[in-house]
Amino acid sequence: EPTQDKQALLDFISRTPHANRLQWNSSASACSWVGVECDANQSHVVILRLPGVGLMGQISPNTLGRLSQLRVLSLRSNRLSGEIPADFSQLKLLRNLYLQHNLFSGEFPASLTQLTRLVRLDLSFNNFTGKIPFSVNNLTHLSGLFLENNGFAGSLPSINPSGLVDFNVSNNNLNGSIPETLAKFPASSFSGNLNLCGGPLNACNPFFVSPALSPTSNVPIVGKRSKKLSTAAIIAIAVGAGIILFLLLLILVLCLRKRQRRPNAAKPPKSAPRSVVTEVGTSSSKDDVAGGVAEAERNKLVFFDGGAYNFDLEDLLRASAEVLGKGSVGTSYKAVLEEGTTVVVKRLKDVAVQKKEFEMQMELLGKIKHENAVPLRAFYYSKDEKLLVYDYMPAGSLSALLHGSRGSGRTPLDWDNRMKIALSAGRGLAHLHVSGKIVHGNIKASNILLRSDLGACIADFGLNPVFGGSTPPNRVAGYRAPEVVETRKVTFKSDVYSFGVLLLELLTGKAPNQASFGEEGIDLPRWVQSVVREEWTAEVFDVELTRYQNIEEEMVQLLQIAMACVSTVPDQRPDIQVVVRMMEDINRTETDDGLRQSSDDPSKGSDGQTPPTESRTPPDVATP
Ligand SMILES: Nc1ncnc2c1ncn2[C@@H]1O[C@H](COP(=O)(O)OP(=O)(O)OP(=O)(O)O)[C@@H](O)[C@H]1O
Repeated sequence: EPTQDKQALLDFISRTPHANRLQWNSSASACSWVGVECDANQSHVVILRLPGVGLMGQISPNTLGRLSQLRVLSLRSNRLSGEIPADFSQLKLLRNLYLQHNLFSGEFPASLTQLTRLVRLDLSFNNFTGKIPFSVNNLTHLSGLFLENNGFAGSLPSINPSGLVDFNVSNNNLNGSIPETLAKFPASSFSGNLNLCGGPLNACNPFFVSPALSPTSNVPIVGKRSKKLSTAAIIAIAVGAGIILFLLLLILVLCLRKRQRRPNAAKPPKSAPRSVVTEVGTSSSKDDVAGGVAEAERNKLVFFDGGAYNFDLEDLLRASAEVLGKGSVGTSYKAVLEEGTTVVVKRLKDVAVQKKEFEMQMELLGKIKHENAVPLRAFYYSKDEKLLVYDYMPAGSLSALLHGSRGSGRTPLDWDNRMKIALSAGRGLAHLHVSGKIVHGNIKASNILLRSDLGACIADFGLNPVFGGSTPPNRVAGYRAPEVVETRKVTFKSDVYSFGVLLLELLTGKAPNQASFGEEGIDLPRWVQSVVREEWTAEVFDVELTRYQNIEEEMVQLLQIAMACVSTVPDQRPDIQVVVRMMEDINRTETDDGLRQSSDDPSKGSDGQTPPTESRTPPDVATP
């Protein structure tokens, strides 16, 4: 008799209205109940199937989540509503979960992305909303994912479990391009959405078509020409092509003759002498400049040496794209090129410098190569368009991770990961300051982008000089050092101030003042100063951190470092290298106690007898 599981089932059924036909007799063994199957020893419930038994209302927390050995759970075709309880994350052995045809709502249940043994997950025909999270990729054994007929919105993440054979997201509110990883599924898997494109559906439109970007300005960049050419035009083109061919041959012959006469001039220099950049897509090399390359030819996408990409401006213009967001200096797009590469294109507005100066600054930025900095891969400058091309970071920003959909059953960002983000972002900034001699100028949570292991990269650095050296006016107010408000000039020390605010954000879970956008937020340094030290633990620290043990001392130490960074007087702020060293010192005491390792083993504490003790890192941290 599975005593503990029986109690969990009784708790569930007593709190969930249901049809009369489901008569579970509490004096009989739970293994004999309708819909219940136990393991061979009759000590645990392994299958629970309750389809169409008139279950109504919410699933109470701490009921089904206690069935620790459950392999199959079917609650399909009932009238269950509300959110999936967060403690479903404890059903570590669950393989099949059928929740279709109910009235469940809320965002994609974060608890389910921790059930790494799931093979089939069916959430179809419910009222789920919000984005489909990238962390679905945690479910590496998934063979069937059914999300159709819900209200999921936003773009589809690159879902890529290798064994996925059934996939359906039809009839949602999704938009944007279908990722390469999902393009193998039929059109019916995607039909009935707001604005999905690419893959088996219609090709996506290019994200911008700017005549200024077209080398031959009157020809549309994408699209078929519908009119047929007249015979006269064809003859004219043929004659023209013949003349051009003849001239090219003539030039070739002349060049060959010249080379034969001057053997020493035969070898071109190995790399372009005046630039670290190489142009992709130009037929003429930079050394031809003296020969007078037309302006249109020079306006090419400029790549930095050592980059992994090989596409040209036209490939970029043909890419399908979705808007990631509108920032203070322009709009960022996620662009998926036809060959599958995904990049981020930042389209700058109000650039205040001429081409030469712009290029010089880009060359400086292109040299920044560090594991904690998002590399600038290429840029484009013309009179009307200024574009920057960066690597796409699929795990999103710290801002989204920290503030996105709080309280709706998501996995909070735990302490160890907050420390990891603080440290890695600090290292990125220190590299920028020390090796690059570059001021970031815009440190904030949406410019801290994450890798899937939650290592952080600083993004969007060093752009102030192209806006005339002063801070663009609509930057988020809460990160700005007091002196920058007056002078509008950013410095290494003002970066340290902003970094201090970022640390306070990690510690408090609160977003700094967004003033200029009219959104809520607070002046974090002033608010922390207003709380007396004795009250820090109760008042200042994020409530989501109170569930972890043995971290208070570390939080206090990080808070002290943050407060040093946000000193009003710039000279009193430590250099970023010093800040990093101080943070590393906190970390050292932390790893010594060995707590981190103990909590990552899902086999521990999941026997259903006792709930696993809450440690510094909850088991199986979900990737955002
Ligand atoms: N390389 C990238 N990979 C993934 N997401 C990115 C990338 N760059 C930017 N983003 C995200 O796109 C959104 C818009 O970014 P953008 O840099 O245009 O504006 P911002 O960060 O909000 O403001 P600002 O222009 O002041 O930096 C942000 O949510 C940001 O986190």
